[in-house]
Amino acid sequence: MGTVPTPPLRSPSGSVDVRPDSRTTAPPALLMSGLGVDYGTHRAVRDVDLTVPTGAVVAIIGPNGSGKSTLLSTISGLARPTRGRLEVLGLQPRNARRRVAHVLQTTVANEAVPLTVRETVKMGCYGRLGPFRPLRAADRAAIDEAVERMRIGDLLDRQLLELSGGQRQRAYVAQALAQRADVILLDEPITGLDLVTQETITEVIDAERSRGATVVLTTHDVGTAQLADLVVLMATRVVASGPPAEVLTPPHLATAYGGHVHMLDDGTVVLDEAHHHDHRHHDQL
Ligand SMILES: Nc1ncnc2c1ncn2[C@@H]1O[C@H](COP(=O)(O)OP(=O)(O)OP(=O)(O)O)[C@@H](O)[C@H]1O
Repeated sequence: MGTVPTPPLRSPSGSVDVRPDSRTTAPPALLMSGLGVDYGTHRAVRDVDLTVPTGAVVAIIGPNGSGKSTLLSTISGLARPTRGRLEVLGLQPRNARRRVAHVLQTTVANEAVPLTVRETVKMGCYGRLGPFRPLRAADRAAIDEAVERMRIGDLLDRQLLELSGGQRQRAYVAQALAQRADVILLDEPITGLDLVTQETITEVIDAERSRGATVVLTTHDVGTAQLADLVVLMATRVVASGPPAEVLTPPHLATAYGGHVHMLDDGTVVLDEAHHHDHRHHDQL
């Protein structure tokens, strides 16, 4: 996010408690224990132990292929755990599906679906109610609000196919908002968006947390991860998890990214370009 002057995302309590709340019987939003996910013989995710309290914003960061998207897909039920335990809102992932919204990475979203933006956003309500149930006033209000928040009112009658990548991304985020899910999964929501839209997304994430939703996003950007309550640094396994300042340290980043990482006095994380083959912006890991 780097140059975008967005306010930090804050939890209502101002702190993050990663333990389950012993004063209530409500389950944590997410509970993972010894979680592993294989694709055939390939181990995409291993040994993940993680508890995410309700209402937290969680950023998952790590190199390409480190299992970030797989973890989101396992939470939403698109991928299945091979080992260990995963509970979503205290339920098996397949039983929590209507309460979970998953915005896929734009690059992998099915761009061939012949839908208008209006239909796409409306489908968020079907995600909540079940397919083709009649929409109620509250659903229509949620659609209108999502359209306004993602500023896509002028795109409603356009086909998804004919939109730019960033416009399509906004339509999919609006669909997730219309679902009014308890857990919102956003796969690289900031990537490929202009500065105004990046700011809109961070505002929306903050608003969803205020509503009590739990938000899990993946990112390649340390600046974005620093805005979350909880950061999970992945390299197939969890290298570190906890508050951003404890996780986004040079030693942890070096472990995840294979050395050659250092942090400037202002907190900016820099890859050593001499050793790094991916010449993106210096804080885009
Ligand atoms: N459908 C699939 N079938 C087989 N292997 C897969 C599949 N999806 C992902 N993988 C593999 O699992 C590993 C983890 O992939 P994943 O997409 O979760 O990584 P990621 O951290 O999200 O990466 P990126 O930052 O590039 O988006 C990679 O080695 C990838 O090649």
